[in-house]
Amino acid sequence: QKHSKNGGKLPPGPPSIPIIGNLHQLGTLPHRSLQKLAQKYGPIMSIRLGTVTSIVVSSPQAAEQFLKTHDTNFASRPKIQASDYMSYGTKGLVFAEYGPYWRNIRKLCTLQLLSSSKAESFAGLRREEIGVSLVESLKMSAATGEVVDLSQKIGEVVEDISTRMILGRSKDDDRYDLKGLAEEVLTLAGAFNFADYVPFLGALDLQGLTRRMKKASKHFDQVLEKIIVEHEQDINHQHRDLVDVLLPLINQPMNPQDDHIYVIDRTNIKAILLDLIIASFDAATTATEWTISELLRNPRVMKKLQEELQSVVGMDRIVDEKDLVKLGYLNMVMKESLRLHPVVPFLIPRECMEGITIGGYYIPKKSRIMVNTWAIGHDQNVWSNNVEEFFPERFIERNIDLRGHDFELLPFGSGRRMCPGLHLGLTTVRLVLAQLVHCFDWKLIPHGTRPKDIDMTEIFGLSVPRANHLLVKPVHRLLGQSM
Ligand code: HEM
Repeated sequence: QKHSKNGGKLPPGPPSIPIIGNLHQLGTLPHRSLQKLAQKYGPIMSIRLGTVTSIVVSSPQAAEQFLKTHDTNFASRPKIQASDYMSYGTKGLVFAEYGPYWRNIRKLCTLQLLSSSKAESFAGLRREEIGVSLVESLKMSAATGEVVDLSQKIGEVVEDISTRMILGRSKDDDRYDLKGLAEEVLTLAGAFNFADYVPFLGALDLQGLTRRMKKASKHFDQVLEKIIVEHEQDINHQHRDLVDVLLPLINQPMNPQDDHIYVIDRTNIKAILLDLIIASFDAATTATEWTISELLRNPRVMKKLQEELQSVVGMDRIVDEKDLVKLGYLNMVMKESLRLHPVVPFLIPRECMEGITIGGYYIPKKSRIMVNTWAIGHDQNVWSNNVEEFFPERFIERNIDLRGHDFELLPFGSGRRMCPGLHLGLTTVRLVLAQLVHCFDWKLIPHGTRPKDIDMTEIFGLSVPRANHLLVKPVHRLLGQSM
């Protein structure tokens, strides 16, 4: 039985060793390692990551306690080295600690940058990038029988949409590798950094992470500064992109009605932009890649989805964003994919603000909360014994949505810190998928590869993308030159 410093009974968990605690038990895929440990120690488990008490939550009932019943107490984020370096001293939204500053910035983001109407205002841009550029380039590959790197294609289209939407520029005039930078930031933010857990080792930078963070943050700052200056010098200032929405707010109070008046400066704007770039580049790409991988592994589901598209859209045109609401099976496919491959398997870490007793166990102040949504999605007790099967039909009988009300499925988190980009992210992912599945059949390579042989290796960071790129051959399946 483990106890906290004040004598409270901690949740059960594996024994830890001096200095590193349980860090050595995380392995290369911590969501899987911690699922195995939770099967032994229970859905509320305590581990020690260096000196930091961490609570791993692995069942829907336990997640509800942390994210709904006691939401406010767990609505903060721990201060980690990555947030200091890569969020301008936690001035962005993702890593900000819970309080008036976060509340104001969250309001600004949800109302002005990520609202449904703002997301809809970019429909034309999505049509150009997905419906025209992506589909046309794949049609050309289909005509020549070329193998395409589908992972790269998906990454590029999401990057193009995000870059135009947020920064108002197309990737072609971007001499900086924003995608590479965003990937680096996510890897660094997701790494179990000794500096965060064993402070005296931090100064030694044994993993080389501090060095990489300094380099990435400097590089990102140069890019953002350049983009802001370009916008400031643009005399035909029209509201076209999210930088244009943010710039007039400089030197303005964030919320004049609030007791704590925060005046927006340049670093606030850069920190918000950095959050948006990283969140939008990666999450939508990863979700789309996993879903198409599962469809290729499961020809029955692929065929059924193509039939739905054929009956709703027809074979003489590509999918329009307005069709999405009518595509019920596509929605189920998305849910099933996010169940098996939650993009951010531990959500973004939360911190306990005040010591509290939950389920008879004491959760100490400042302990780190990791909700293992991957373990919940793979739990037989929640999803029955076909849990490993990609079976979207399971959602016919289960009225479960993705908005954080159903604690069995939490790909966007839940409660106050839930993802504010859900609408925007899901619209892009569903549209890319719908086009890929409606416009093309896909041949596996090398010839003779069986669907079940498709490699599904994961790689761990703050998000968990495919380790290897997906290579396939497209075959155009719509009538004539359909647009
Ligand atoms: C399929 C796409 C996406 C997935 C699966 C996803 C998932 C998540 C998850 C799991 C969290 C943590 C929630 C928690 O701690 O409870 C989060 C937070 C966040 N997401 Fe997303 N996200 C996606 C797309 C986006 C997009 C497109 C944006 C914006 C452009 C965005 C912006 C954010 C921000 C700013 C936060 C931090 C919110 C806060 O701390 O208050 N996300 N997202």
